[in-house]
Amino acid sequence: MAAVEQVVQSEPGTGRVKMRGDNVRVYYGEKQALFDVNLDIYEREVTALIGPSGCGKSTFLRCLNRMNDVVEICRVEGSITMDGQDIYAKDVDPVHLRAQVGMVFQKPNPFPKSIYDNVAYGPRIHGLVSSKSQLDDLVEESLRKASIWEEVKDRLDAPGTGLSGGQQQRLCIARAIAVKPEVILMDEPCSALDPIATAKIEDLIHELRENYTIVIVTHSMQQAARVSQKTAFFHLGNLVEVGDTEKIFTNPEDERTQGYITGRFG
Ligand SMILES: Nc1ncnc2c1ncn2[C@@H]1O[C@H](COP(=O)(O)OP(=O)(O)OP(=O)(O)O)[C@@H](O)[C@H]1O
Repeated sequence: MAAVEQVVQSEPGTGRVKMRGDNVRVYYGEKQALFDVNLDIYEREVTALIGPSGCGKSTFLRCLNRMNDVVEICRVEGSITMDGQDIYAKDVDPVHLRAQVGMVFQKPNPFPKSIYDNVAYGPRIHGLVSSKSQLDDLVEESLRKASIWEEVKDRLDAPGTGLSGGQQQRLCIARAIAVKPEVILMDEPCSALDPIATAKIEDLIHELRENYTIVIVTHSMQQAARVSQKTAFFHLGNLVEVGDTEKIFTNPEDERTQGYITGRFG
């Protein structure tokens, strides 16, 4: 029967705002890097941040889990909320926040530890497990979710740094997943990878969207178009335009967006 064979496509997202930036202004010393950015990040969708080099994409991304706190000259104004709660409030512990809002960097950065310990480290320090068997289960589950379990299950004691670049990046994603985040930030996660490893990460992003809210900075228009449901275009520290990815790439409203996506500048 046709109905049995029918593939049910999951609808993107829940339509709910997970994180919200309101009039976000960021300064590095005297220099202002972001100007009154208002951006909603929708739950269980992939939001791509695009724009020419230096436009403030990474700066905005790093505001979402307070990574800018560690940059001494950096000052963040305005408001950023998650589930309606101010993530910059005095009672928010940034370490706890960074477990809820995990991050994957441009260059894979596994710890100089075994594959197992790379994933087990976070759950141990955050006290998420109470026994070795629970930890084993969580490590396996995280590696499976990051689509790398089959490749590493027989060498969990080997160093994470011995994996290929693409495998290391998936290990880093497993490490982020292990502490049960709700949001995953990715700062050009494929820029150090070859096309095959890139395709694997893109497939993985597609799967992760079922359970996580994802924000990705990318220089690749094709990648933004392939992996995201929403796209935000930044230019000179301003959020110029944000909307459904399809609309941004086919019918943008601002001529700066049009210019960038057609390769006229940037
Ligand atoms: N730690 C820092 N100290 C001083 N200025 C900084 C710092 N980090 C970023 N900036 C400045 O803030 C502006 C925005 O930088 P940001 O890295 O957010 O841009 P980007 O769009 O992510 O660029 P790219 O695509 O090149 O990574 C740039 O002018 C940059 O020089």
